[in-house]
Amino acid sequence: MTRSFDVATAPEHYGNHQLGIYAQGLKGQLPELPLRYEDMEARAREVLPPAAYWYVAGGAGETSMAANRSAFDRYRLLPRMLTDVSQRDLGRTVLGKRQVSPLMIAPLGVQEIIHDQAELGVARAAAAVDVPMILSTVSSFALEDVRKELGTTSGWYQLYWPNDDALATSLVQRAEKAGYEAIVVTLDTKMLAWRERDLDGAYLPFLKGQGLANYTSDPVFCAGLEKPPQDDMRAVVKHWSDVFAAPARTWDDLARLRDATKLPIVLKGVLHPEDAIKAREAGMDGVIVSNHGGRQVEGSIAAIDALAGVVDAVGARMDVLFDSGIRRGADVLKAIALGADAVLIGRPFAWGLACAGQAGVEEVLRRLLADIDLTLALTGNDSLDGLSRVSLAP
Ligand SMILES: Cc1cc2nc3c(=O)[nH]c(=O)nc-3n(C[C@H](O)[C@H](O)[C@H](O)COP(=O)(O)O)c2cc1C
Ligand SMILES: CCCCC(=O)C(=O)O
Repeated sequence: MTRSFDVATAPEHYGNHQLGIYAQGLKGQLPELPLRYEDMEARAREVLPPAAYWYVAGGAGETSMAANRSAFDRYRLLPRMLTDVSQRDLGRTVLGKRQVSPLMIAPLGVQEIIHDQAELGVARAAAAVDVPMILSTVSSFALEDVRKELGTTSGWYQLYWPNDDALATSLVQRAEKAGYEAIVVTLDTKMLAWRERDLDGAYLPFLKGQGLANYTSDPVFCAGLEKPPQDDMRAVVKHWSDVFAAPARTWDDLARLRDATKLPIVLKGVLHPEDAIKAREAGMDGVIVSNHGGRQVEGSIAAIDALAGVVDAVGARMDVLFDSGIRRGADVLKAIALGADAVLIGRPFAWGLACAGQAGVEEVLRRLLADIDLTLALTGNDSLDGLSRVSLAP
């Protein structure tokens, strides 16, 4: 007797996406997008202008970016057999709210260089799969417009903390009013790193006025201009580069930001356990262990190698999230086993966006969820909450 996969009657699990792909194969249809991360990146490289491709793919030098990946290989999962994995739950509780999975969309600036749909397409994909999205300050669409596309799916707003407190307060309060549920303050970008790939092409999209929608839609920012933003883009770029960052800021400044919003605040770019403790002492609600995808400090520790130290320092008292180098389901399981509450993905969804807009991002998310689900089951676990360092080889 021959049997074909009947996806409709299979139990509801993210892993069923795999059956869907095989079922299409029986009808002679192959996946439109390459399956492997590396092949998807290669496809994106074919469709993007070289400067845009390198803006996304590049790092600050490239050893930390490579280390983000190779360090994952040193952590190995230790599967257990003959446990009941017929019902599985990928849910995680982050900032007190249950999410359907540990995945979140990392803040990636200036997505118009990747696809015309940019953050609007990403938000629609996030909503379709119910994966929370973190929107960058340097986005190509204004934060209010992106929030609408998310519908009931959670959105967080990432703040590049400007040197003008009134502008910082305005951005944060706009985010709060628009329905974002948390503020992510990125600490590791007080200035842009020495990025060889971008310097090679003398390419920085912000200087052409790209990625500045949150500024040109902001009353405090616009009050610093002589003319309306659309009438003098050079003045917009000049004002933006004057206010974008504040190299003088220290931990003491967080108190003012804390007072500016009722939303939880999460600090992104923490690698040292003592910085995580300082975050906690400053009344922050969480940290994201990240080296910015290897784009800021060339030679820095691989992000996954920094995770356990931060979890041990503050994990019992605040949420610890992780990004930099997540490519496959196993990477997600390893980060969770080391103590992460949730994980962010950056470049993987960017390549999906480059190849096929919203549909590409959606497909990347569904595939990653399937991979997480299947890997979880095959390691003998029915819930991500059951993972711990015991799930890793000693
Ligand atoms: C093209 C690009 C733009 C980025 N823009 C931002 C940004 O605006 N704000 C921010 O906090 N992080 C930004 N990041 C860093 C990501 O949020 C995230 O930390 C990183 O991409 C994770 O590593 P991964 O790409 O290996 O998944 C950017 C990363 C890339 C690749
Ligand atoms: C000036 C903001 C840079 C955006 C960013 O964070 C990145 O390209 O990594």
